[in-house]
Amino acid sequence: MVFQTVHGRVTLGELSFLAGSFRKVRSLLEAILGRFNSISQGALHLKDLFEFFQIEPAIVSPSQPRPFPLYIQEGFVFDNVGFKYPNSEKWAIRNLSFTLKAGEKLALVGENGAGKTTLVKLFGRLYDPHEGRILLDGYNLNEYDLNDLRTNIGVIFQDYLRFQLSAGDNIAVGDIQERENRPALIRAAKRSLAHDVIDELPQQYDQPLGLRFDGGMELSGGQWQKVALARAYLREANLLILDEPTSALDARAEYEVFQRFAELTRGKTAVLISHRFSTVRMADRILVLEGGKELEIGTHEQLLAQKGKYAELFELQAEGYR
Ligand SMILES: Nc1ncnc2c1ncn2[C@@H]1O[C@H](COP(=O)(O)OP(=O)(O)OP(=O)(O)O)[C@@H](O)[C@H]1O
Repeated sequence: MVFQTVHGRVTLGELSFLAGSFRKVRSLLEAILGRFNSISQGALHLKDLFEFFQIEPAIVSPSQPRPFPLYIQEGFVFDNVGFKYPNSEKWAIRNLSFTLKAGEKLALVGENGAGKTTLVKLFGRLYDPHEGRILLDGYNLNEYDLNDLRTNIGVIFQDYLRFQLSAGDNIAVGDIQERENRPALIRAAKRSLAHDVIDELPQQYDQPLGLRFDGGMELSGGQWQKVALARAYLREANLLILDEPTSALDARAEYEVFQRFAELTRGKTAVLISHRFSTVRMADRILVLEGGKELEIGTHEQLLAQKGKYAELFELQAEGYR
């Protein structure tokens, strides 16, 4: 579905991608989604939306975009990337250079404010870097069509959205073209372990979720999270990003979700952000950030042997479990 707007076109997938990172627009999005049909015929002010999202309207597609790779061949390269938020003097990311190879799973680790979520936003061009370049298969991200880029990235943010819609539509916002494709919704829900939750609901995939509407059913935090995770799976994305996706899950549920994640991302390129080392150590490599800069990068074993920040944080957490 494409919304015809006063300033251009925006897809619902794009909208949900943009909104995923900003908790405060949840109600706005619900309002938009609630008026789904009328908005698709009417007009939505993209400029207002950008203001809401604090997105720089300068981020646009090139007039002659490069075809987006069907499969990522080489991977992503961050080449001396620096970025400041528009309303801030402080560098959120600085002098950052690393590669994410095709098929690799990279975990981002760092204390609060280290720049992990900002990095994820740069992958999806919610912002462009002020210094350096980000390349995908050898070409700058800004040479690709913005919509192609974003639809090829499946992101689950930690402040995932709880739409007051049916269970099926809650998944379908991941890729609205699949809204009527029940088998695809079920497949995605099975991957994220949401299917068992939905199957227990009186109206299953047609069940309104949340308490705003009559007959709506509230889910637990962990159940909502499984539904949100199904959105990313629905998109069949080339790059999967999980930003602290298991924070509301208990240890057993987290283990199950990540076992699934490991299976389903086999051969796929993925980035995961977690404060839990039981999760982080499943990645092929780990990038440790501090103050927006790379502190360490390597495998779990390499970083432990290095006895640096990662080893220190790992020991601290292990201590907590003992
Ligand atoms: N919208 C914003 N406007 C201005 N500054 C921001 C914005 N979002 C994040 N920052 C700042 O950018 C820096 C990096 O933040 P970021 O959210 O990327 O950290 P993080 O590593 O994901 O932290 P956490 O573990 O708490 O999620 C921080 O100094 C933060 O205050």
